[in-house]
Amino acid sequence: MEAEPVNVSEFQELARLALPKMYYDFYAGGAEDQHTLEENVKAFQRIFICPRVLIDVSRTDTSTTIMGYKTSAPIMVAPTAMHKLAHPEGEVATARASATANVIMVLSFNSTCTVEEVASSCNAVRFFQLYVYKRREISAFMVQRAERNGFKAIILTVDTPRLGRREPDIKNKMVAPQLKNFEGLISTEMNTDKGSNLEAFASGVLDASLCWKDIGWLKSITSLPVLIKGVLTREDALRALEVGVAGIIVSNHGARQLDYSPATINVLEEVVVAVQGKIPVLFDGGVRRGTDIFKALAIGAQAVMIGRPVIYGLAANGEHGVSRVINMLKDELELTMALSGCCTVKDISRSHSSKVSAQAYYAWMI
Ligand SMILES: Cc1cc2nc3c(=O)[nH]c(=O)nc-3n(C[C@H](O)[C@H](O)[C@H](O)COP(=O)(O)O)c2cc1C
Ligand SMILES: CCCCCCC(=O)C(=O)O
Repeated sequence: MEAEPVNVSEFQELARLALPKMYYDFYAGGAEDQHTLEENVKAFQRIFICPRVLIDVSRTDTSTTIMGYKTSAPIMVAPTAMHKLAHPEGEVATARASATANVIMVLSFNSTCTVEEVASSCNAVRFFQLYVYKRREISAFMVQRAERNGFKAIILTVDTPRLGRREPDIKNKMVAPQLKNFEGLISTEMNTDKGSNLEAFASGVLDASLCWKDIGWLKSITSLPVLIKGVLTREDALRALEVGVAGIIVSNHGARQLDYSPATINVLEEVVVAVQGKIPVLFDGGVRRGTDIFKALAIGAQAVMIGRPVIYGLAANGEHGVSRVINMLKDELELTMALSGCCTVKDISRSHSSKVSAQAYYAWMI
């Protein structure tokens, strides 16, 4: 029997053993050279935590409020596509584990369980991630379904006018299953011998003309708050404020889109400074430890989203595996807070982290 994992990274190997190669590669892979994929994790390792001592930390509390919703920790489940490729219960298992842990789950537009199945599976606070398709009526219909089914926010992904070049998917001729959400609307079946079937599907449906003015359109079709996911620069953060989004997610899509885009933790601060606390800044990419969560919060994120580790937990052991991943991260964060002299999430401040900037790191390398 495999040894029990003691940190979330150890779920990756369990997932590899549990899954067909095509699906494991789909989950684990990044774009092209996978340079950014590696950097997302490594950049965290260059940041140090500056603890305060002689503070009474006999009681610590990781709870926080995200977009007005009280949660047990500044941890959210990132939207990731097609959970049934990892486990037969798919997104329903992920949603139940999120509900039990009292953390917010963001359901992917490309989920394998329907919006209705996820909504009726538990009482968790849920957000809905949106892709805008060329056939905008499909995206509008999905927004309305999410709203009708009690999802509390729309997270528009803005870094995917086209799918990044994922070479493992090309080699494996990755096949997307039929997605029940789109039954009767659009077929996900593709039959190309040339490479990734998922990429062929994506290039047929994704609306590459989506631009800033369309935020107005999206806001006009829903009463839910609209956040954008995939911002990496100060300029785009300022533009996001101008068009009136309710929040920003600093993300490079888990390094699956543009390779050589910066590690997200290296650009978090420039976005936080640009936004000046006017709207929440959330964060994802490479979070594998409670110390990573602490660092992102110290730099100014309100919460972090977890992508691959959740899928690996799901693949390894269904709902229970997802619970383990979330609880491990929560426990590690709580310990980091205690060892740094922070009793609450609000106590975590910029002075608790000494960020080594990317420039300083590369100057040191040369
Ligand atoms: C297998 C996989 C599928 C993903 N699917 C989506 C998706 O459907 N929509 C989306 O906005 N982001 C998607 N993402 C990106 C995640 O939301 C998130 O940005 C990323 O996984 C965070 O990085 P991490 O995996 O290092 O935690 C996906 C990521 C992975 C790994
Ligand atoms: C429109 C189909 C694209 C699905 C890809 C899901 C995704 O975002 C990913 O990173 O994979």
